[in-house]
Amino acid sequence: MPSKKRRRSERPTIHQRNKYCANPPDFRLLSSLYPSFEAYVFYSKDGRPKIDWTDFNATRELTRVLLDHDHGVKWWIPDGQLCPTVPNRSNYIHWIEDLLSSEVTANTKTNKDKVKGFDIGTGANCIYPLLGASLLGWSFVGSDYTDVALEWAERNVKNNPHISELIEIRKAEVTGQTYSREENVNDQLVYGEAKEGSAEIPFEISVDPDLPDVVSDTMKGYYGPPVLLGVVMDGESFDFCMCNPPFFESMDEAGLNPKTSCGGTHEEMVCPGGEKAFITRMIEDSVVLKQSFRWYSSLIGRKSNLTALMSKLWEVGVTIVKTTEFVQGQTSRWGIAWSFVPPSRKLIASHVAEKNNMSFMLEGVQRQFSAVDVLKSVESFFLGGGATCKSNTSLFVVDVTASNDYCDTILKNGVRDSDQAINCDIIHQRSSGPNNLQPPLDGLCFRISVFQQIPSTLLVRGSLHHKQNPLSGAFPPIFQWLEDVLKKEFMEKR
Ligand SMILES: C[S@@+](CC[C@H](N)C(=O)[O-])C[C@H]1O[C@@H](n2cnc3c(N)ncnc32)[C@H](O)[C@@H]1O
Repeated sequence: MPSKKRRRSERPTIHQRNKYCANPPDFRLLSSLYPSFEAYVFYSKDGRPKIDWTDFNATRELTRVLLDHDHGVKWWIPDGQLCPTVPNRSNYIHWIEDLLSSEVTANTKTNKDKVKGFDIGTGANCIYPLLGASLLGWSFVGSDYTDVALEWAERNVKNNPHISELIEIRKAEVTGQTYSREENVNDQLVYGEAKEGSAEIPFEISVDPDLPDVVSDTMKGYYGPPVLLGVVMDGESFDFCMCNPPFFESMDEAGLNPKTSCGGTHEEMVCPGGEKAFITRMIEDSVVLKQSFRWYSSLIGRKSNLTALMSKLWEVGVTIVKTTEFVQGQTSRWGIAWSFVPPSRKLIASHVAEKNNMSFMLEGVQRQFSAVDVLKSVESFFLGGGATCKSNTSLFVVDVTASNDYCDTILKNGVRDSDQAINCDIIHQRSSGPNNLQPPLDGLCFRISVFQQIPSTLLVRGSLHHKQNPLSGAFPPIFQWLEDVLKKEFMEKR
């Protein structure tokens, strides 16, 4: 639960394996090698080479020369198409690499060396397949639905014969296949068919009244071209999918960042319901496709959507959720990944003696944070884990009900991944099985209170409501986890 107010020095930075981590792009060198780039470079008073980030042609030329010089990739996009920044896009590739090497989900493939990914919405720039193939030798299916994206992605692939065999560009279009509850008795999705002659709303959706809310939310929101279902072919399997979704509901919302010019057409930036609806559709598709992918993942532009989407993931019964934060200059993006693959090993079990009342001090809390900030973080910590919360900001308490399922998993598996630190990720995991889809029955109820002691020092106390609850053993590890997370977020680095 990182906070906007967190100090810059604590924000995660470029991935350690990113080519540009130790060696940022050297504009002077590049302009000496590429006269076409030199035209865009100017020198500040202190002699430092710069480019005008508000000039689309300059940012596009920078991307072109970085791909050529550092990745041996020939690349171009037409005016106005979304122009990726190479160091930022590489971070997502390396995060996927971390997920794949993590042991938290079993890799059941016989040929573990050959990694196959699916890039949803590859764009004209086709950046993820080009980076994944050139950096790591991964093969990709890159999907899109606009003519310009498909044409230029193909061109970008064909212009790189050394990796072109690894990349297939696929149109996301309706195959006429209909998924229904009857056909997939264990699945939760009703999926629409193309409606002939309808350009604006290409899907006719039939909603089964018995379906859970998560489905009807999706129906209200996203109604664009197919995302995974209907695009992934029968019998295909992938190690991962990734996605930089259209973040916004309208071009107005997308706005224009006056400090940069990365282009971006309406189709690239906008979809009905914005990123929340798009990723919800991905989640729904993943419920049907389940273990056809080892990891599903997406970027998220708005932190508020991260929490909501995590709750949705628990509703549909995933076995694990991972999140990370990508810092891109002054802005942040988040990554979310989930899986239906059963865990390959047990996460460490915390054998902590059962206790009904626990507390810890948050000392040296940064000045800008108050007890209310801590309370809000407590709430989002538990909401993000799928618990229900009722907070009272006058009393400085949050009453939490953690589901039986959540507590069971914590009792079986512990709460954290001991040896797989993936950036600053928070891992949430639980056992698989049909129970995952059931709402909490009784659950474990406890109250978290936050008291301001003296300036910069807060006391956080947890009290279990029903001490005889058989799940009460889950309380100490949960509280310990909360302590670690809050300390990481609020206490000054010493
Ligand atoms: C934000 S752009 C991302 C482009 C590129 N991946 C990047 O990171 O720069 C989103 C892309 O998704 C595409 N898109 C939107 N809906 C889609 C769908 N249902 N299936 C495939 N692509 C889609 C858009 O055409 C656009 O190219």
